[in-house]
Amino acid sequence: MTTDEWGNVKKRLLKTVGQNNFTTWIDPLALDASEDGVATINVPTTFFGNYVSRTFSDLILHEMKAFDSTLSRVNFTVANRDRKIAAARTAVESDPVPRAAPAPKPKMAQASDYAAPLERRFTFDTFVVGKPNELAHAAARRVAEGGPVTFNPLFLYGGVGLGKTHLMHAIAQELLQRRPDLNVLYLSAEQFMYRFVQALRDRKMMDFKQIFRSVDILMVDDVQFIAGKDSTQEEFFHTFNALVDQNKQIIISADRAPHEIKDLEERVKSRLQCGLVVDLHPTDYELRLGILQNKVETHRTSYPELELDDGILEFLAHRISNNVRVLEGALTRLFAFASLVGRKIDLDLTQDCLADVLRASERKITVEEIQTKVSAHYNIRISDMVGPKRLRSYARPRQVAMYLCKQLTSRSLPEIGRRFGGRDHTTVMHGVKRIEELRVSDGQIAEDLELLRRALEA
Ligand SMILES: Nc1ncnc2c1ncn2[C@@H]1O[C@H](COP(=O)(O)OP(=O)(O)OP(=O)(O)O)[C@@H](O)[C@H]1O
Repeated sequence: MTTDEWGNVKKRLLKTVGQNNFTTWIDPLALDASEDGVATINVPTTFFGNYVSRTFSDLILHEMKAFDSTLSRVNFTVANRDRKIAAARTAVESDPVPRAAPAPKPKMAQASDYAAPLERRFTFDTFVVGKPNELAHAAARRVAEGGPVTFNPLFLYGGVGLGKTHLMHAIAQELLQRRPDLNVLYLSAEQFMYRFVQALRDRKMMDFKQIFRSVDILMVDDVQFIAGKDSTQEEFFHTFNALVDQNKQIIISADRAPHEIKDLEERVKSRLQCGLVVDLHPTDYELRLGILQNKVETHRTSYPELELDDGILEFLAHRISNNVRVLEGALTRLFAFASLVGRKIDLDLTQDCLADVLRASERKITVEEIQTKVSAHYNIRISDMVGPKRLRSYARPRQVAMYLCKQLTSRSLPEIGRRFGGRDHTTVMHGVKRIEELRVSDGQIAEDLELLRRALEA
């Protein structure tokens, strides 16, 4: 069969399989030979060949027979580039004509040229593990051990600032520490697209493909970025398949699960789901507190003179429910601010300094909700809690409720006082202080507070 005839076969196939299938599966096929009734067609990867053979081989054979009725079979083989390159080199070497010294070769791009830098502080040591991220962390650890590939790809997803990039960098750094010879390529999906477009523009697609297909570990961050970008998705798909074929580990992150990424082709979604998909859940109070305790150590070394009141980290962990990035930013700002004004870090300074952050992440728990929950918990009437009675059985729940209002809402002390029967702000302040002390010394109060907080935040 001639090249022209093969071109015509492809044209006919385009009509039958449609443009999308054609671009993905038929166009990359190259006729290698057709002899003795067998047509040999080159495919880019084994996975690709298997798929085309399963799905399109009858159709391809049928169309080819229209030009060569002797054909009875089609074989798909992965093109052996190395063999061809070797053959070309031998031809040059045996060339008897003396040649001028070869021009210096243009520098070939390497995987390391494409890799994004790794953040040194994003390691497993600095990653705080809690219930919301323990599975993702365990999976990341397993991959970082570099043993046989058990799940491919590892797909990590979760909301903004929950530690996906941190885990990816930790995996890469751990792998490189264990096996410095490994060719680890970490980059964002945006950089992947940029490199791809650049390769197309500079007609360097062969280099591009060769680089991506030669890595040992490919890590692509924020893959949702390629949604809706058809040619990038297509190239990503082929890169992905080629690496899976070679049993090379792939690690992907995104802001949502594969099936929830809009404008991502079905075939890409399904490939992304075929390994292990794990999510990083939104942080809970304990994890936030753990992260803050961890980070505070670094700040303490930078500002050894600063005093930090008890309860501040708990306050921040309660009140800032956003992503960890916001939490970290708040702590950094707090230490810098306290150092500038030369004050210790107490609740007042914290509320002053972080007013905007606290407002933005307010959980909209109302004073009324707190009063209702607290009075139900202590089995008293709301009217008694906000009324004038000073009996301990009313006064203590009242102080607990005031404390929770201070912790969980952005109401000021005078506002809280007004909601508690028009009490003065100094009374509220006294109540809040008393509960802060009891929280440390009285196990029952600590337990009550924890139960109430959970009920209010649920
Ligand atoms: N469990 C954790 N322990 C310690 N630090 C964490 C943890 N989770 C997140 N962080 C920190 O929070 C910040 C944001 O994390 P990261 O950049 O990994 O988030 P992301 O999930 O990739 O977010 P995005 O969706 O914006 O890309 C980083 O400084 C990271 O170190």
